[in-house]
Amino acid sequence: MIVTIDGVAASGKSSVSSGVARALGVPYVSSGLLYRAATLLAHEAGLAPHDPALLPHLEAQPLRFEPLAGGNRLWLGERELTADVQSAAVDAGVSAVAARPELRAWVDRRLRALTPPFVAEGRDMGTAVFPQAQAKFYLTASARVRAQRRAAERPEAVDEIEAALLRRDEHDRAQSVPAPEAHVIDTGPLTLQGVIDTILAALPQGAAPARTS
Ligand SMILES: Nc1ncnc2c1ncn2[C@@H]1O[C@H](COP(=O)(O)OP(=O)(O)O)[C@@H](O)[C@H]1O
Ligand SMILES: Nc1ccn([C@@H]2O[C@H](COP(=O)(O)OP(=O)(O)O)[C@@H](O)[C@H]2O)c(=O)n1
Repeated sequence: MIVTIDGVAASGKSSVSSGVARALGVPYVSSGLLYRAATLLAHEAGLAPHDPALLPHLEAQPLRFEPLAGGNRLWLGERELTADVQSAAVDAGVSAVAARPELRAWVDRRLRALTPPFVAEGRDMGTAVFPQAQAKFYLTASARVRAQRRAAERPEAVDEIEAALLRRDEHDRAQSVPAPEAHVIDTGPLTLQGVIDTILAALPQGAAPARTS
């Protein structure tokens, strides 16, 4: 079973996916983390996203991706990259990396090599990468709400975060379109648990965890 949860930046994809995955007892897979890893490694090597040397550089790196239900972790050999990829510098550079078809193919190969069942989250999980998924969701929320949520996790001011989110929404527009059959959920008026419960209630028979009450 594959469940896809796509959506705009800071709409709640990873927190919601983690909650749904834990309820189902399966891992969740953060595709954005792989785009972030490519961005960090490109910056550290001084390579621009369009540099033909970037793909061979990425392929030569000992990058390890651990998709667990409680949280996804990234390693470069013994060095953990998980926190390093959640920076304003990576936020600002990641859309340019994600616009390169050869780098999208690098991410997609790693994702398609994973063995289901899992919950996959990102922008194009339900459209391009796992069109065969049994259930598809797309999360939205206003830019203000998303910026306020991010401000609780990052040192930057809300207005700055909101402007950066809107820029990233614009750059990511091409690959961030809901699948026609996706359930679109506005997370603005809901709590995190409310979004998770909405998704669990919409899953097809057999995919949802046994109800206890
Ligand atoms: N109703 C809600 N739905 C989803 N996330 C929420 C909600 N309320 C608060 N949050 C918080 O918003 C923040 C951003 O969510 P995150 O999962 O990082 O989003 P994304 O993966 O889309 O960037 C997290 O701290 C999350 O707990
Ligand atoms: N399936 C995906 C996932 C992420 N991305 C890119 O990776 C970036 C980071 O994704 P993310 O999911 O970690 O970021 P947030 O939206 O959670 O801030 C996005 O802004 C997109 O440019 C993508 O193009 N396709």
